[in-house]
Amino acid sequence: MNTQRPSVHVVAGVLYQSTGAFLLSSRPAGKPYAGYWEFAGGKVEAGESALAALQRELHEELGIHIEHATPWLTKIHDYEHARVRLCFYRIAASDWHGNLQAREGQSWCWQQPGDFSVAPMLPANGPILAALAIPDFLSGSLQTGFRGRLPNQAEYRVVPRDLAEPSHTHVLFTADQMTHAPRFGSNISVWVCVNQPQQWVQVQDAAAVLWQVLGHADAQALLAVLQQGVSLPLLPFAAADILAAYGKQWLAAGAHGLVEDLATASA
Ligand SMILES: Nc1nc2c([nH]c(=O)n2[C@@H]2O[C@H](COP(=O)(O)OP(=O)(O)OP(=O)(O)O)[C@@H](O)[C@H]2O)c(=O)[nH]1
Repeated sequence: MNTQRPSVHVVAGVLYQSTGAFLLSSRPAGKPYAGYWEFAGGKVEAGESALAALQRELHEELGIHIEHATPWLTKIHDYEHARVRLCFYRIAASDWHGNLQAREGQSWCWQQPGDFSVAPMLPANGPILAALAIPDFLSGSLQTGFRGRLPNQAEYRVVPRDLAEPSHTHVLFTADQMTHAPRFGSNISVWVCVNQPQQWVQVQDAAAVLWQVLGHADAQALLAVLQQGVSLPLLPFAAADILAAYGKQWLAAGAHGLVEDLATASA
């Protein structure tokens, strides 16, 4: 497939309800992949900002008004019909209003993260749906692992590789283990802990990445990476005082969530 084609800029919104459920809609008849499930959105028009495009598309498709949307993941995908640069935004329940209407003859439904009842999904969206099942706050340590929970979901646990047993689904590797260790089985979701941009570029096939922040220089370096757009869930990992100082900026720039380090007291 020709990967040199120019990409079409697309915005898609993960619209949340206060229960933690999010909206999927089916692609209307007449479009490529008609009947497949997707997040509401569409192509950005010339001269239009991403937020304006999202506001326009969600109003045209669903009749709702978006006040704010937070950048999240960016993916490039090559379809037969086009190469798309998909920019996914999360829209909190408090950041939209209006009564949902299927204005383009599509179906829509609310889904719980990690528990989908509709199919098929657009091919580019598999990793996006998997990422939605990751809580936006976890805590723990590199030695014992991390725990978190989404509303109405079972506990989500990430276990360090040295403690992992066959029953554990989410296993945490250090960047060094990723470089030197033998490859792992395909039945686990691989989390990696990094602390610098050079490591980040080497772990782009992970399910999620923890970025350890020990001081203010690290915090700024991470912010710069987030501002370029990230294609997989990136979670800053730091002591409580650093999270308090930088957490909002990281989340606004596209961090998936925050991870509190319960073992390291910051300087
Ligand atoms: N809206 C949306 N598009 C997605 C998602 N995932 C994904 O791969 N895409 C791709 O992004 C492109 C969006 O184009 P579109 O046809 O929906 O855009 P549009 O509403 O502006 O269509 P139009 O050209 O008929 O006006 C399609 O190639 C679609 O396959 C998703 O979750 N939502």
